[in-house]
Amino acid sequence: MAKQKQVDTVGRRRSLSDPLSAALLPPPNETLDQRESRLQAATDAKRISDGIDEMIRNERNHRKKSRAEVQVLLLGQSESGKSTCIKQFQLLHTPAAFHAERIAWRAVIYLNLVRSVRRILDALQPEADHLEDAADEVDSYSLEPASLIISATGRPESAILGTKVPNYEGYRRRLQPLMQLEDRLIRMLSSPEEDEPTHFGPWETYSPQPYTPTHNGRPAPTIMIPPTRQLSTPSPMNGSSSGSASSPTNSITTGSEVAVHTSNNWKKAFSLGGRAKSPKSAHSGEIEGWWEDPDDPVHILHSCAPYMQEMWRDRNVRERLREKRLRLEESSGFYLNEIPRITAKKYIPTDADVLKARLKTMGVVEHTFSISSGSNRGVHWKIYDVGGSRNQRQAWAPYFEDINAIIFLAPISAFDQVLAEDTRVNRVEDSLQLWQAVVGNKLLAKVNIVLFLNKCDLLQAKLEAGVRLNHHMISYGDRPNDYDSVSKYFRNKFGALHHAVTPNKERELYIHLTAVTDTRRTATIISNVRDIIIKGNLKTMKLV
Ligand SMILES: Nc1nc2c(ncn2[C@@H]2O[C@H](COP(=O)(O)OP(=O)(O)OP(=O)(O)O)[C@@H](O)[C@H]2O)c(=O)[nH]1
Ligand SMILES: [Mg+2]
Repeated sequence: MAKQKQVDTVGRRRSLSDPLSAALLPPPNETLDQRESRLQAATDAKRISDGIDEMIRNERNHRKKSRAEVQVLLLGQSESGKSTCIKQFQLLHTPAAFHAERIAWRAVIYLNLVRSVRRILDALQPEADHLEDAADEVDSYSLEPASLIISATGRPESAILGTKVPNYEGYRRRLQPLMQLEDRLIRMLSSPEEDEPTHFGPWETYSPQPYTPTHNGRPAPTIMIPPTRQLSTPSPMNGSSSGSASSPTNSITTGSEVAVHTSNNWKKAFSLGGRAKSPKSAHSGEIEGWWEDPDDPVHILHSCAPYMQEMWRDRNVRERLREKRLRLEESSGFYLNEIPRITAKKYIPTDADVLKARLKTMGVVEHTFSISSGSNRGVHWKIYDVGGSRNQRQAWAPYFEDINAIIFLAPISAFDQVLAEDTRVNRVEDSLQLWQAVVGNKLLAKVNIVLFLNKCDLLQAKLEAGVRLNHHMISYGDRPNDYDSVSKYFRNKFGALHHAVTPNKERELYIHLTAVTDTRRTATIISNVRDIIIKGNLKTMKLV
């Protein structure tokens, strides 16, 4: 006790030398009441001070978080290049992971190749002509958009008579194993976990079980492989920002489309045939040979390769395709010019092969990247890749609230093509309508927008091949049909539409002419876009 007293006295003596401490000391003759109210006041003051500290801390964290995380939504119609754009982000920011996954794309690339073969065989089929006669201007045997070309001048006479392909029956017979392989590839991508897939029957009739997965309260993503004949019902986007996200799986069970859920991890399908040995690491070259597995699809492809090659080189076949205006070279997932390489037993997809591979997205797939160097170091990017076909667009709205930027892709080479989901609608018209709905949306008024006028490589090739824009867009008039004039026209058209309908007149619009399959060009554009988005994001938050 005496000791305690002594300590107090020492403490008091020391405090008296400090004027602030002295002022804070209780008065020497403090009563019990006074002491109680003094302590109460001190507690209240501390509570208020702690509250302020907490607020400051939260604000700082919030700022830090907003600075460090950027959410981007990729929008655009089906086949506009959104998923390809994501692959370029991966190639740029997570190259090791991208390379490690290249092998998984083997199944998709095989499927794309086999599908091209099927499209040729369907086009050569003599009875296809009867079907076509009923379908006015549009080729009915194939409803995939990239092959649908509407001509203002109508179908040439020879297309109705049809060039005979004497070897048709021979091709059909010798390539029959590929048609069975197509079924198998689809099944393996749909259920990669199955070692020995059970037989589902013809793929046209295969319809997965209804399944409504969710991810963070939003519909879970699905990957779709479009069938040769896609018969979906159009459901026009009304531009409204409201509306709930319906399950992307609704459309899986309708029509004849085949779907693969990403939760199934379709990338496992590289080990096709069940017992196939997987590559330990495609990147390091340490590969166990799947080609030693007699069940691997490569063997069927390899043995059919000479016939595929012969058919693709057959002048009569080319003439028949030309008559039917089936320009496979421009279509998605085109590998017919590289049959020997793709069907080689030890084939490993290159980066370019993966970028060309076509796998339709359904629902919304989230990708995250952290930038580890440069001025945007430490920024965490969340990029959402959505399904672009009409029956997928209602799943976009739930993502509008939290995002900082939109990259909108419009494939301007598609001016002579129609939508797969509604063959009455020109694809560029659809892109313009969609663009108007997005840039005019009030919920997105503060969101930064970057427009990619995509597939410029195809646009250039098409114009050089003599396809005229004014045959498909009358408003183009008699302006020159060259790449510079046409791309400028589209740039102005999309720009003017944004200007007319945007709810935010101060929003700057950035437009790029792109070919997102071109890695070098796209890498530069992506880094520009990253800077624009970060700058715009900070501006929106009034931090700069
Ligand atoms: N030549 C060329 N092909 C492209 C370009 N962009 C995309 N493609 C190809 O077009 C096809 C469709 O691209 P995706 O990225 O799958 O299209 P998407 O917008 O994701 O389509 P959905 O998933 O159906 O919404 C793929 O085979 C791509 O390789 C381009 O600029 N030029
Ligand atoms: Mg996609």
